[in-house]
Amino acid sequence: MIKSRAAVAFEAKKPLEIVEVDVAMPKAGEVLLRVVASGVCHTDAYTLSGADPEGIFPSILGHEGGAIVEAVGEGVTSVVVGDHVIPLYTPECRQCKFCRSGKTNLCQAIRATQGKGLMPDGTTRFSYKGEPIFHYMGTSTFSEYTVLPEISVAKIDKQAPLEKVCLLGCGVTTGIGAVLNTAKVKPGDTVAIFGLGGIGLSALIGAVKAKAARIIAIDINPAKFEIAKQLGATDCVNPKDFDRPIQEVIVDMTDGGVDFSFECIGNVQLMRAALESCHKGWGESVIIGVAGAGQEIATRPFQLVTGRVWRGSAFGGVRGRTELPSYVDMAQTGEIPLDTFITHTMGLEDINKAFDLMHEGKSIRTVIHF
Ligand SMILES: NC(=O)C1=CN([C@@H]2O[C@H](COP(=O)(O)OP(=O)(O)OC[C@H]3O[C@@H](n4cnc5c(N)ncnc54)[C@H](O)[C@@H]3O)[C@@H](O)[C@H]2O)C=CC1
Ligand SMILES: N[C@@H](CCC(=O)N[C@@H](CSC=O)C(=O)NCC(=O)O)C(=O)O
Ligand SMILES: [Zn+2]
Ligand SMILES: [Zn+2]
Repeated sequence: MIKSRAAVAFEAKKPLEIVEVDVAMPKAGEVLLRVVASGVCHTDAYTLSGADPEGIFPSILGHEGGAIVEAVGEGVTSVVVGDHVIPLYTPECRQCKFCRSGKTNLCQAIRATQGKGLMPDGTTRFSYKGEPIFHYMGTSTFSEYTVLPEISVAKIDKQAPLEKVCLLGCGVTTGIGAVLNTAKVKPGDTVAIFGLGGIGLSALIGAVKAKAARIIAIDINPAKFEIAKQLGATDCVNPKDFDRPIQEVIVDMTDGGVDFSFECIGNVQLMRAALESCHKGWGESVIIGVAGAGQEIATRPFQLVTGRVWRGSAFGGVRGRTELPSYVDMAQTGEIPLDTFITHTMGLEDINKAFDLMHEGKSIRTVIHF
């Protein structure tokens, strides 16, 4: 057992509390990580809000980390002490039906226990005053020390700065991957991106990489437009500037609709708007945003009958252990400009401010330094 400073979510809708928790040593097939830095993603706020049907409390949130292997459990072969890794909320066992299918990144080897806040053996490695604390998304990166299954870490180049490449643990990879892997945007395509947070701006980078001809960036916070233009948006649209549905505006702007749209907010009305912004006959809309418990999407089936496609993307369709090292390389060469995303850095003691900044629309990503 070791002591670890952690931000604990004791209850939904309450600020995180910084306390010293106990962390048990890794069991067989597990690794103990020292988290160097962690981004704060909207999904952490979503779970803390109580809207996540899988939200369990008390738990240690955080899933966008950069870490160093401190100890390995029995039988661990793919990493050694001292390796630099990115924790994966989407593991890659390379053995389950999903991994072997070659059709998805959604490894299911440990999904059931992960969704219950537990390690694969059904127990937790965290406790506080003798009471169990649950894991979150299998990563719990808001703790200086955390324990993960070996299949849930991507080994990366030791030269890469962990306080930057941590963003590849979720937001940046999700946005880029959704465009390149899920949608497979091609040169000359038109793209509309709904929501310009960490995910939407990363989708924008993906669209630029794919050589999209027109990239329409949509947000109700015009403060996001400057960075969107800097990253390559050709048009910035604020739905509040129009007195008609945003999908009508986008369809008119693009001679019938875009080839691809991406919903990066988690709002079911905008998921509909994103689909209905697509071109008849071939337009495809990708849902990335996570909607709260009980929320459902709707559209006229005629939208699909007439050729539009609705799909979703988790972690950008990226197989973490295999593909994340190449994302790290792209960040190292500057092809993925991580600095642009890091609007704030702070210590763990200030983590609640990171949530405030996100809710106020003042940050793209805050990175917590341990
Ligand atoms: N599918 C996946 O694998 C992942 C999904 N997510 C989800 O993606 C979504 C976005 O995450 P972040 O970028 O971190 O959030 P964020 O809070 O940084 O950005 C959201 C953006 O949406 C904008 N927005 C809010 N309401 C709007 C409206 N009505 N019209 C237009 N724009 C609006 C905000 O101004 C903000 O710029 C969240 O739902 C998150 O849970 C995040 C990571 C991975
Ligand atoms: N727990 C939620 C679902 C949350 C969700 O959709 N998570 C995304 C990643 S969001 C990262 O910031 C994801 O990858 N989902 C795949 C999965 O297997 O969870 C709920 O129950 O609604
Ligand atoms: Zn995330
Ligand atoms: Zn698997």
